[in-house]
Amino acid sequence: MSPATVEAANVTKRFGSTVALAGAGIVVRPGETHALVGRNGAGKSTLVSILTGLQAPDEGAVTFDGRPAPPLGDRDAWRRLVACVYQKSTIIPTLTVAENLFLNRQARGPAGLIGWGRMRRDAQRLLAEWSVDVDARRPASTLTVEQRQFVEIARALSFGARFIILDEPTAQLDAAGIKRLFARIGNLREQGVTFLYISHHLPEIYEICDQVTVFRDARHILTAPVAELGRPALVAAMTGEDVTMPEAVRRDIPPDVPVRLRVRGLVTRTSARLSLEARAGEVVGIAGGGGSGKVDVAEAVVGLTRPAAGTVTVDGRTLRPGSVPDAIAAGVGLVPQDRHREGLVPLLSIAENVTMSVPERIRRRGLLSPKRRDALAGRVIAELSIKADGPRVPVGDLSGGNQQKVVLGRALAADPKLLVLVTPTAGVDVRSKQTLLGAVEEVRRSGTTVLVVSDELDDLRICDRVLVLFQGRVVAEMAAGWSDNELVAAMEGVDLGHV
Ligand SMILES: Nc1ncnc2c1ncn2[C@@H]1O[C@H](COP(=O)(O)OP(=O)(O)OP(=O)(O)O)[C@@H](O)[C@H]1O
Repeated sequence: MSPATVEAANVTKRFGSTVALAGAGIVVRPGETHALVGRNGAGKSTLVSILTGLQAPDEGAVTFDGRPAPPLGDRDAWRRLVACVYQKSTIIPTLTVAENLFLNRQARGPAGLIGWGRMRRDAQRLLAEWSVDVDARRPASTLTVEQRQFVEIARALSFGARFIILDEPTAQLDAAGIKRLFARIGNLREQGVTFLYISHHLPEIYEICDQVTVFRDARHILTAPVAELGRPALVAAMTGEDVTMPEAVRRDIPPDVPVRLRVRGLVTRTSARLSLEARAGEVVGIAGGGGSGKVDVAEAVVGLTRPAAGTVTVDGRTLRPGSVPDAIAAGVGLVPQDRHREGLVPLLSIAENVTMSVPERIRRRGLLSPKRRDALAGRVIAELSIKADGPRVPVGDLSGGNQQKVVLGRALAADPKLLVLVTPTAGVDVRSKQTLLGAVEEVRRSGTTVLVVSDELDDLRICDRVLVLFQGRVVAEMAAGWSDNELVAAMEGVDLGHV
């Protein structure tokens, strides 16, 4: 058998008292598309940082094609072997695509000057070679997520790497974008590229991967051909238990329950006029794919953007358009789409992040009480099963999915009257999804109105009804009990009634 494209054996990695990897390993063979799955905090990202030479293991070894990995400092050697396309872009937005592709390896003319024209032509040729249809002169900031990923893949290939790690690549893509990404992965596989594919979306793994490795609690649990491992067995390997997702709800909100949220004639950058009312304890979904305008609606409701027209009223109080402080004062909580930008302060502790918006709750005789703060955060950690050594751990040290739980914990700490959740379970594992959605059910019971803005069916299943947006317009309103096909078709702009 030819040597493995990459092999990590008996790898241990500790961060202080946290053991992120405990004698774990993986073998990826040439030409495979190999899935790596596990719960939040299982050690996947830590393994990626070791496989890409960003960190050294405390114990264990990595080999590529049977040869020892290069020293950490030799970045060029690593680039020739492996690249990871992360959810967060590694492209520099202020530079052009060409500059991003040839950064630090520009062709220089006789006087040592950078040959801009040649660089652009080389970049265009490289993009064409890998069928990436992007103008190399474009500023990178104008790329869509999909184009950015393709440019990053092309860059990796141009360094010679034939092993590419994709970290939750579909998280920010709509259905059509996912289809194109999968087609591209298929093409590249035929050209001999090997992939390690990290995702919490298990159906994707069944669609495009041939092997799967499961990590749990820092350890390797199993590696098997995808075709031989059914979904229940896969979930059981990830969680150590059986997990079933919540069934679609069906409940009647009594007519005497007061209306808590009124949105009247809202017009955002992308949406046509939208009005809705939701009662206390009601969970309303706003569904739609990329470009549907659903996130714009959420942002306008919580004051992150100023709508072109319309009003938002919470418990009879009309919110000042475009004012987050006013929305917070009115009792609006938000789990934003981009937790890196609008969510968390990574250097501060879990406790500081969770209590940021409720300073009055952690004061004693006018002074901040660390004890109260830690107690409040401790409750959030327990309720949302956040995997951490305690409330004082910096949020930046948590795994991605656990950071997402902190964002929800912070929104809940303020006992909101209206909770707006934007793709709340992105990057969250199956079991944690259940915990998060269960926490939403709890606040709903206490009378909070919830808006779930998402294209994830599991998120939308907890809603009493779902408004579906397509290209800025509400194209359907579905009562609980919808079928997956109906909802997906509506999000894609297909009217099943006329097919
Ligand atoms: N720089 C760090 N400092 C301290 N602890 C860390 C650091 N990086 C990771 N950890 C810890 O190591 C463990 C494994 O984290 P890792 O990010 O590898 O998980 P993951 O499987 O990628 O999770 P997710 O699915 O949530 O992204 C977690 O307990 C995490 O808190």
